[in-house]
Amino acid sequence: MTYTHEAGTLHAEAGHRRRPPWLQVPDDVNALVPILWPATVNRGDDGVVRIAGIDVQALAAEFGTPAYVVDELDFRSRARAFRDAFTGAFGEAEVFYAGKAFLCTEVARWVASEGLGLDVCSGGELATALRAGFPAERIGLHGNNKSVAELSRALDAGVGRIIVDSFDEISRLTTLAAERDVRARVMIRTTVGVEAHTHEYIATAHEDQKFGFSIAGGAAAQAVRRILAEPSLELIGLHSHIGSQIYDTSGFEVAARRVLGLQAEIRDEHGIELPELDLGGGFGIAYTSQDDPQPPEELAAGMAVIVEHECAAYGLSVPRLSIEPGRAIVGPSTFTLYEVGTVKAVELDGGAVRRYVSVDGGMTDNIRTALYDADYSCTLASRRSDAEAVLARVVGKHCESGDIIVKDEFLPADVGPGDLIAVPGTGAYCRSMASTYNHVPRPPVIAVRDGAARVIMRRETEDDLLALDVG
Ligand SMILES: Cc1ncc(COP(=O)(O)O)c(C=O)c1O
Ligand SMILES: N[C@@H](CCCC[NH3+])C(=O)O
Repeated sequence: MTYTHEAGTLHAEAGHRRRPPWLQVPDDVNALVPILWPATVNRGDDGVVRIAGIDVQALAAEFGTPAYVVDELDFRSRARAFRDAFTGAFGEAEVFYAGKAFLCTEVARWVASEGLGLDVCSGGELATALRAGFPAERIGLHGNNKSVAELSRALDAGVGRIIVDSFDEISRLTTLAAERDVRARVMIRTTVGVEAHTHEYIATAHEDQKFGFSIAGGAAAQAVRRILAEPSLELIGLHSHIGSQIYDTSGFEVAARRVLGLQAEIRDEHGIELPELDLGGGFGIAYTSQDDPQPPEELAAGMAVIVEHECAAYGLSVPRLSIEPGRAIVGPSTFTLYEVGTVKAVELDGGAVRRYVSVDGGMTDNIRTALYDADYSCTLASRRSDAEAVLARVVGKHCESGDIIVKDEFLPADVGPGDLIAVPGTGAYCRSMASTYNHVPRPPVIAVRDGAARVIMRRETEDDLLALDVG
């Protein structure tokens, strides 16, 4: 590499000016920003990052890299915090962990033992929950295109609620429930027409998208009529999910107002008040030092005020509330550990230099940067460094120039092959959205707790990949 220290300093200064406005030059490039990491993460006296008392060198030596490392007690305490905050604020409330964020049988058991329900949205997630022995009556099934097989399995297992999303599904479910001589407990997924302040691909309550029945267009009221007329369906409530990675409670306020407006119309037309109300998930987490998410107690207190106020305005009693957080429970509990393979100093216009730090994973284990332009942070985890902080981009090993994990971060200038990099906040929608592009096997999930580490989802192997190839 032709990057001299002297030139590096000059270039680094130019690089500082090329950083995105939110990215601060760190006073100490070794410091860990607490909001981004599980509480048990710290840098030991030897400079190595530890989680639950285990250093990342030991984790890499035993389990290899890349690997997702999840702090079990952190996950459990976030799950409990949501449960306690919402039962505290509403008296009675239910928290369904959204398994799409990350699910395996062990995590399903953590969720069950913390007293939460589970939101699944496919046959595969349902199968995982059932294999874990998750109580079926505490499972909710979502999906805009549930198959006959998925609905049948849900009915046979006795899931507690099916959130219906289309008129076709209502017909399908009516037939399947009648054939089994059961009464399916259903909620209606409504579209409330809210433009949530998040990336357009993860907003789900504006009118022009695939989910739900529109309240404004009258489809939701029509779905209520259809379901109430079917003896094999029991309508237990209305559901709204406005999107994901949302910090601003104003979207929930509008959603609650519109859904409860429908609840009032139902009372006026049919003489009933539906007993349950689900306001979905979507609570944002910190991915960088600039993010400042609300803690569950504040969210719960804010939502209680909103729901009580709207119910009072419509003269309704407060329904039993449920929510479906996924990201906010599992996201911050996990980091991904990578090993650096190559480093390039790339000269940009104006003489600035950006360090391209290539690691042994990439867009197959974290597609969020490429898909949503998401921001992440990272740290040199295997040692402390006294080198200056330089602007770096952490990239993967795949055949795409968009294969970026961390777009912009300050890393020590001496980061090089063999170093370990940890990227926090990767518990949600990373392993669950992982792919095998370029035939790169998917990383394992390692759970740590009280100084012990174990595999809860093993690393995929080349044999796993080739097992599907029957040619
Ligand atoms: C219906 C539903 N509920 C819950 C969630 C969980 O969202 P999050 O992980 O952002 O809390 C999602 C995903 O956006 C969803 O579609
Ligand atoms: N997968 C998305 C969120 C969508 C969640 C499901 N509706 C993310 O990574 O942020």
